[in-house]
Amino acid sequence: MDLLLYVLKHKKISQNITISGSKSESNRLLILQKLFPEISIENLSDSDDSVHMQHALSTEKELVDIGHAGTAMRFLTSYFATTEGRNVILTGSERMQNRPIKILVDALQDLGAKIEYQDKIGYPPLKISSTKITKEKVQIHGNVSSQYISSLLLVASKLENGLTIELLGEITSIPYIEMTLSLLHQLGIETKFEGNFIQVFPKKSVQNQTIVVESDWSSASYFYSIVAISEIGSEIILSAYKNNSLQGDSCLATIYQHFGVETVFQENSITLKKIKESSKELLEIDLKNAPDIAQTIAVTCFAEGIACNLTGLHTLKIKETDRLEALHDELTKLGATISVSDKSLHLEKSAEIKKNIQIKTYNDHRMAMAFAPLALKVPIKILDAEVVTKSYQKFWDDMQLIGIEVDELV
Ligand SMILES: O=C(O)C1=C[C@@H](OP(=O)(O)O)[C@@H](O)[C@H](O)C1
Ligand SMILES: C=C(OP(=O)(O)O)C(=O)O
Repeated sequence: MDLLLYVLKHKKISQNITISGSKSESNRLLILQKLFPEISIENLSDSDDSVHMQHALSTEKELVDIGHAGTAMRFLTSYFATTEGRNVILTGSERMQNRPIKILVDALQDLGAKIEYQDKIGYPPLKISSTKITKEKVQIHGNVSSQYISSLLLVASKLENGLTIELLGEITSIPYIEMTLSLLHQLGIETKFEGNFIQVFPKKSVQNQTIVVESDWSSASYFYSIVAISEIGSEIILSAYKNNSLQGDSCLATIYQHFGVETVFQENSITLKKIKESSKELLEIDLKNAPDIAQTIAVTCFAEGIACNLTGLHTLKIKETDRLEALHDELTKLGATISVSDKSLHLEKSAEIKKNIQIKTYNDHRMAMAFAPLALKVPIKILDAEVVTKSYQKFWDDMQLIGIEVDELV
């Protein structure tokens, strides 16, 4: 499905939007709920990634296919490897079969897990034979993906002796590790994070409890971008959000001050308000703690004619697509002057945005969603726009609520 996006009349935006639960929190809680059935979950994410996770945890079939869902692939590897009673072949989309998993598989094998590569060494599909793990210490490198570490942490308390993880080298996406530890803590599972060591103590059961998932902050980023690009006075109310989020992407509230966007926290929602023009100063940010909002920020800068230096982007090359190359190619088509390395992006100030450009999305939901706000400036075409459902089912409906016309191209 290819879409043409445009606006009929420029006007101030004033809209309420409800966003589904965080896919990161949801996919952690789904694993934890399987291990501890005492848990109930509210405001679960309706994303494809969470649907894949639910299917994988409920199917009896040997072949488990999790599509494009990175968290499902990584979290289920530890789950199936350490849970007695089930052997599976865990696989995913073609892209997933090219997203590395060796660091996690090595760590699990060191613990005694039985995992074999079915095709390329270091990549899915994996043949996992469940086994009882009795070792209690493991080392793992932290610079490629924090999901490997979260994966071990999620199953750790169900291992006979718990688990001590020694983190090697630099650690990337740390807020996601902290999110995992906070959820364990909420359940009453004891953990200790000191220096490079994380210890999780064994736990057989937890108290009956309901956990309410906060809505997804990465999804909120597209509304930050829309408000940033809109007329002064525009505002969008997003629910259900709170101060003290577990999600690292809540740093958006600070970052978007650069674009004149103020965030007001209410009881169960946030109001994003365009209160002044964007600063024209160079925006320099290290995004190693919040990689998923890099595309949104790059596009907002381009739309506002602001130069930016984004660093800490070394994980972007192994996400749904090589996001650095994809940003480079698509922003260049729109008229941007942009250069990328394997861990950073530099965008020059731009004066003009080309109209009616076709944006390729490379099977990456965030390419479609990050570029959509540009429709407030010029008509733009988004190819294979259905990719958004990986994290955001009703994204295009919500764009229409904001006042963006969404026409299907035939
Ligand atoms: O643990 C998680 O829920 C996630 C961790 C991050 O991945 P990396 O740790 O691979 O950067 C992030 O990009 C991804 O969307 C979700
Ligand atoms: C990178 C992402 O997801 P995952 O790694 O879980 O596929 C994302 O949603 O931007």
